[in-house]
Amino acid sequence: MSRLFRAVIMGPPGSGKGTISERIARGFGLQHLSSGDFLRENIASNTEAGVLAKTYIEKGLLVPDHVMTRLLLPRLEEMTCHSWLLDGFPRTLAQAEALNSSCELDLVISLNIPLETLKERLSHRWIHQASGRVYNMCFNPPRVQGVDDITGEPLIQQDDDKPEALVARLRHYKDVAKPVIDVYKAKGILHTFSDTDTDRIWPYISSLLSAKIPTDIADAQRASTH
Ligand SMILES: Nc1ncnc2c1ncn2[C@H]1C[C@H](O)[C@@H](COP(=O)(O)OP(=O)(O)OP(=O)(O)O)O1
Ligand SMILES: Nc1nc2c(ncn2[C@@H]2O[C@H](COP(=O)(O)OP(=O)(O)O)[C@@H](O)[C@H]2O)c(=O)[nH]1
Repeated sequence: MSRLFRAVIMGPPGSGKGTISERIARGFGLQHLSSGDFLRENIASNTEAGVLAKTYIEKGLLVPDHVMTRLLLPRLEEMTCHSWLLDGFPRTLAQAEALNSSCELDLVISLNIPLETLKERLSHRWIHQASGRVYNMCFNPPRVQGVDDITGEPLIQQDDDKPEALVARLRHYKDVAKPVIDVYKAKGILHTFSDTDTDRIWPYISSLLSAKIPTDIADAQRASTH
């Protein structure tokens, strides 16, 4: 394939990165790489980086930049024949700089969702811990209440999705993300979407991607993922 398409999706917890990434992966064939899922896979298979990352995640801390970049960048460099969408990375300026020196991004999607909406969504977010599959008791409920659709295992609510932890978490996100967003704005590749509903944002993201991803790349990516 002549050319790959590389995109990043950013936004605070609960802004819909996972939900929208899934639609982009399905609709445009980009490989969705979630840093959280990748960390969970590494933790589950007890890799050296996974064991180290776990000690931070358990304390509710971000994993240090050098651990994240050592884990993620080789994974991206392996993807020589697949276009991708990164979700959850880069989270800090140091991560964005490391990513810049390893590849050139085509597009950054930034989700700007009101605080009240984030609080409301996260208070209804339930996850299947082992896989990271996400449900919302109103927006996309599981087929059987409280149970993962695929494995039948129970769903949990993460402690940091509970309202008391949320405000501090969202404030921290803003402080850390602002310089990253500024870098992408300066590069002219940032596209920001603001609304309270994913279904209202999606048509705009979909037409942006239709305009940006050349048809031959989208067709080839879709063919190789199905
Ligand atoms: N780029 C990163 N840098 C540092 N730590 C990270 C990064 N990505 C993920 N982590 C760590 C910290 C997170 O608490 C943990 C799980 O990540 P993730 O699945 O993205 O959930 P999250 O609850 O932090 O965010 P979100 O609600 O936006 O999905 O992994
Ligand atoms: N009510 C409602 N919930 C949504 C909407 N979009 C996503 N969600 C839910 O909100 C929660 C956060 O979305 P998610 O994609 O996990 O966001 P992320 O933390 O940015 O990856 C999940 O439970 C989603 O199912 C929406 O438009 N309305």
